[in-house]
Amino acid sequence: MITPAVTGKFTVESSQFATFLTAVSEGIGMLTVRAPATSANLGSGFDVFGVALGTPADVIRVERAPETRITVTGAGSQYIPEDPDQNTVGAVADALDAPAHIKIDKGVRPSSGLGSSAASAAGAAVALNALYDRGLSREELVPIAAKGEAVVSGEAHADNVAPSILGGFTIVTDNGVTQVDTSISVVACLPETTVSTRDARGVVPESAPLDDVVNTVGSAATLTVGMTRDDPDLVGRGMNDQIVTPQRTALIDGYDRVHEAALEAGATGVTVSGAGPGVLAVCHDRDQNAIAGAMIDAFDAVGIESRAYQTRVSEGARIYPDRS
Ligand SMILES: Nc1ncnc2c1ncn2[C@@H]1O[C@H](COP(=O)(O)OP(=O)(O)OP(=O)(O)O)[C@@H](O)[C@H]1O
Ligand SMILES: N[C@@H](CCO)C(=O)O
Repeated sequence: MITPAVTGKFTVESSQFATFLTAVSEGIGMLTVRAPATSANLGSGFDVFGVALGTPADVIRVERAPETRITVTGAGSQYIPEDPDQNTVGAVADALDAPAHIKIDKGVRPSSGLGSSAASAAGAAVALNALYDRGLSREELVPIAAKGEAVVSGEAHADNVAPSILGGFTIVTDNGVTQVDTSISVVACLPETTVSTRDARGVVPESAPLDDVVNTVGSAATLTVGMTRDDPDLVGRGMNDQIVTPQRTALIDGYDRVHEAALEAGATGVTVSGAGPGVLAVCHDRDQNAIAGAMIDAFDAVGIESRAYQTRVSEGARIYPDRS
């Protein structure tokens, strides 16, 4: 199911949906994958937690070719290199030894905090694995897609690619990935500013006081139970983190105001989405609309335009095979 994006102006974007339908219906010897945006960290789970979102998403179309060629259209495409050595999907094609013509239609704006580079990498991993019949499981594709992340941020962190591939809520550790299906309601509000993951990683402290670590572990455990119970109150209560998040909020103009506004409108928890500058609010379904409006107004009050996606934790990358 494809849910259209809700924007700050509360209009519906249809151009990407149209491109997607054309790709599905015209494809000859090719394969199309819709790979969702994701929100990593969720406050207490820095580099560990992630969720797949219903909207927005990247649409990746792949076709076998003697060597990899990449074209990029859509949201923020002017900032995304088509050189396979600099695009996350190039590293994925290399890792799978699966050269292809890869067309990326970006729905996830880069450097906004919704795992844009990861959505492309995850979509390419799922698509090329199927196109070349490599036979890898979704779990096995996670480290492959993470190689794409190393291209942009210097580290192969997997907390965005894991939920984009597997869907739901994911926990990434050195021992592998744990996945939980859930459909918690969220609002992701993206200001019209950018923060690169590389820069946001530069402010992460090298050590933390034990008290802060203890509190964050408690939060993370609470959040995890909340996800397994589909309980937005528990999830919201478990998002607090005093170690990384305070350093990151300083990079986001208007963050405190937006955080406060979302809580007042009914959010059960609010934090930086991924590396920012997007802000993620967890909520009950009934409060989504009010929270989206409040977050947009709060950014507006500091002179920053924004858009809000009212969505929920959803499925991972979906394959649409050639129907010709
Ligand atoms: N396929 C791709 N899609 C998006 N960005 C890409 C892609 N390939 C390379 N990039 C580069 O990656 C950078 C964006 O990645 P970055 O990790 O900063 O943001 P992000 O992917 O939106 O993640 P986050 O959720 O951490 O904000 C940009 O410099 C962009 O040019
Ligand atoms: N865990 C990574 C995710 C980036 O989207 C970070 O916060 O730097």
